[in-house]
Amino acid sequence: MYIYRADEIHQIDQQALEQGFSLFSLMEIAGRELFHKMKPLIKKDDRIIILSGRGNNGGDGIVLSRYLRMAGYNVSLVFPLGRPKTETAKQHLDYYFMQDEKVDEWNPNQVYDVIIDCLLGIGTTLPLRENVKQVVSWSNEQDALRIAVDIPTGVQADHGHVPDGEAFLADYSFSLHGVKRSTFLLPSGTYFGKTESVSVGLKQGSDLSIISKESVRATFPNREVTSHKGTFGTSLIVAGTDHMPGSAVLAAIGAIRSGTGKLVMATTDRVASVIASTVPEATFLLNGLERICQGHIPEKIVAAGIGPGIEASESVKKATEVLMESGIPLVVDAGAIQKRNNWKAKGPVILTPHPGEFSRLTGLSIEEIQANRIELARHYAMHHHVTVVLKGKYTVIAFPDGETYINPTGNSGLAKGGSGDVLTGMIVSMLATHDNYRDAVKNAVYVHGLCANIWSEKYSETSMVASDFHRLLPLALQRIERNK
Ligand SMILES: NC(=O)C1=CN([C@@H]2O[C@H](COP(=O)(O)OP(=O)(O)OC[C@H]3O[C@@H](n4cnc5c(N)ncnc54)[C@H](O)[C@@H]3O)[C@@H](O)[C@H]2O)[C@@H](O)CC1
Ligand SMILES: Nc1ncnc2c1ncn2[C@@H]1O[C@H](COP(=O)(O)OP(=O)(O)O)[C@@H](O)[C@H]1O
Ligand SMILES: [K+]
Repeated sequence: MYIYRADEIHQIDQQALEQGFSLFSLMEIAGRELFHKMKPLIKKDDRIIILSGRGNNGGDGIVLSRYLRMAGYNVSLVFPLGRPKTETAKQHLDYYFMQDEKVDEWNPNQVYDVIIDCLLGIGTTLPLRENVKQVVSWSNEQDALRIAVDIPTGVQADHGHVPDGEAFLADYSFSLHGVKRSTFLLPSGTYFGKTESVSVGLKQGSDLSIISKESVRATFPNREVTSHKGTFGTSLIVAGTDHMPGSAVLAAIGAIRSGTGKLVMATTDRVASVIASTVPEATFLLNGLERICQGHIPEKIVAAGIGPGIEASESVKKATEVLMESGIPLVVDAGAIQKRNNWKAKGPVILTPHPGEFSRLTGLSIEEIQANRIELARHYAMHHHVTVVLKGKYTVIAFPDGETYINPTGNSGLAKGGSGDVLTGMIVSMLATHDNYRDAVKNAVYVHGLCANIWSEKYSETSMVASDFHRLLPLALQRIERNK
């Protein structure tokens, strides 16, 4: 599924227009498709209000109102900001009247069961004007089902900023042609409710898309019957200090359960003995960090990771450089994510910052990052020729050429210390088993979130812990591999 910017939608509309598809027809399709999407959510005797603005978002509301009224729904169409001013919306209002349909006066004292927001769409510039703010806050105070058309009024299409928190708080949003970036940014994303896209019959395509289960299935490596441990490569993870052994254990769990043939943990004596009790399959490079700094990389390593459970230091920086020089695909996490001018490496480098770490890398505030995480991750990836996995709800994966993905899986069960360590292990392991490093990164992030989704089918998200991945990974991977 593709994700769009406002300018892409305008271009698509313009192209359709040039090819003979009038905006009147597009709006007609939008209104009719919205009607079909909304039918399961509303009842004939619900008191429904459609709040229509003066632009084309308001025009969608006019068409929607006609379809609902023709089907016998109890709908009031109102224009609290004044009558439409765009040509297409005006044409649709004329047509609406020709069908003997009526509009109502805006009366905030009336009570409704369903409020449909067609006030502003992708033409929004913020902040909202006072008259719009009043209608939005009226809507949010009502005890009614709230449905937004295209985007909730008060958010923009491309940025996550919501000044003073004044935006229509939707239970459902129906986005025309495709979802917009702000659905996945913060705080805007918290105003959309359940979001679906509504086709208006135009061709899809964009440089940003959501990872799909089908794409993960299609790119997941086959396990041939003749395979042996060498087939699936040896992974190396530099992790853990005596006071943070758990992170190394969790990274080892993530790696060993995700397919790698063999796992070498570069760590301290003490951490090695802790790992050995939970992941007896691991082998060890003792005094790991120091040994790697001295250039000692074990043989046959096909993928590496560094960072879980170690703090930023000169030796971590040095070890990271040694690994970058080796040409082995490298995941850089936690303590190894340090600001540097140059991430030049011989093989792919994958940085996995959470917003706090990305803030340290870029000098931007966490708020700024969350409101614009897609573009910022993409910019960093392109500028530094690295892959950025910017973690959190809707993890962003940006590749050095600008190709960018949003991960749809995961939930608050992952908001626990240690789940990022598991992810690092998983990415390294999948780098070892996949031919294409991009597929490895996308698939690991998707499956990591899928584990949390599977957990929440039976248990509370509150109760999930990172060590649960030990038994969740087998279930998640079965769902991916089942149809192979
Ligand atoms: N391909 C598509 O996706 C289609 C989209 N359509 C609809 O067209 C919409 C875009 O239409 P428009 O470009 O007319 O944009 P809007 O309907 O968002 O209206 C923008 C107008 O609202 C006013 N406005 C903007 N910010 C404001 C603020 N902060 N306070 C008060 N008023 C403000 C301005 O006068 C601006 O011209 C989409 O969101 C969608 O609903 C459909 O009609 C047709 C097909
Ligand atoms: N609310 C959430 N929804 C989806 N994924 C989440 C959520 N909170 C955290 N995650 C995921 O959990 C992991 C946490 O990683 P990180 O912050 O590095 O934790 P740690 O360093 O403690 O292991 C990331 O993969 C992140 O995307
Ligand atoms: K809207």
